Amino acid sequence: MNILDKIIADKHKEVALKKSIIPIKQLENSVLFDRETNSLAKALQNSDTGIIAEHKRRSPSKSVINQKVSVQDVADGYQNAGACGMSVLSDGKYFGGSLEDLLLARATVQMPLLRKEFIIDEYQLVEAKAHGADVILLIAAVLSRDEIKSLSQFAKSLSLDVLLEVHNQDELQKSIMPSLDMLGVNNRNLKTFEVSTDISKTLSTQIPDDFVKVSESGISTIEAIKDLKQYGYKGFLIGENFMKTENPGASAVEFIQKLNKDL
Ligand SMILES: O=C(O)c1ccccc1NCC(=O)[C@H](O)[C@H](O)COP(=O)(O)O
Repeated sequence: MNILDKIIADKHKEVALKKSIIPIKQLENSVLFDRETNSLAKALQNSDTGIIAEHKRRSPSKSVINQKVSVQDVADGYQNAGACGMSVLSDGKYFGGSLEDLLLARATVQMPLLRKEFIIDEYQLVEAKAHGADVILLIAAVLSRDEIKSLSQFAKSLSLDVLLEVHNQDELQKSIMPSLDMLGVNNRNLKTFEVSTDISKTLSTQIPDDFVKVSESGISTIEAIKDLKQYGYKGFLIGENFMKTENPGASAVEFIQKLNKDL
C-alpha cells in the first residue's frame, strides 16, 4: 500500500469516529459557521505575487520540518509578509496538524485560510467551515468525478472556495467542472514524493482560463515563480521553504519582498 492509500484508509476511520462523537449540528452551532468567507481565488486574481504560505510541522516525505514555532506567530508573520492566503495542515497523524491550528490561525489573521486536509466526506467540509476556513482542498488522486462534484457543490453551498488538486492529465480531465474555483497542480507525486515544477508547466495549457491556476509544492526560488507565471499561474503554494527556517514569517517577508522587487 502506498502512503496516500494509507492516509486515506486512516482518514475514513478517523471521520467515522469523529461523526460518532461530534454531531454535525454541534459543528453548525460554532460562531464561525455564519462568518462571511474571504475568497482566496479573488485574492490571487488581484495579486502580483500570489503566495499561499503553509503551516506544516512535518510530512511523510521529510518527517520533522518545524515543531518549535507557534501557529499564531507563523500566521501573523505570513500576513505581515503580504501572503495572499495561508494553508493550514489539519491532519494529525502524518503532518502533526489539527483543527485547533486552523482555529488559532483564524483567531490571529483575516487573510483567506485553506484547510489542507484529505477530504473524503461532507462532514469534513462542515468542520472546515466551523473552524474558520475559507477554502478547502479536494485531491483528484483519491476522489471519483462524482465525489468531486458532490463535495465541491456542497462546499460552494457553504460559501467555501474550492481548490482542486491534480498531478497528471487523467486527473485533470476527469475533474473539470464549474463548481471549482482554483485548479492546483501538485508538483509532488504523492505516491513517490518525486518533485518537479515541469508537471505544472506541462499541464498548464490544459487548464481552462475560467479557473485560477495554482502551482503547489517544491517551490523555493523567485526564479521558479517567475518561470511559472509565464505559464499562467497566479497562485504558488509554499510550505517547507518557509517552515524549515527558525522564523517562517520572517522568511516569507524576505521572499515576498524580493519577489515584489523582481517582478
Ligand atoms: O509533503 C508531503 O510529503 C506530502 C506527502 C503526501 C501527501 C501530501 C503531502 N504534502 C501536501 C502538500 O501538498 C504540500 O504540503 C504543499 O503543497 C507544500 O509543499 P512544499 O512547499 O513542498 O512543502
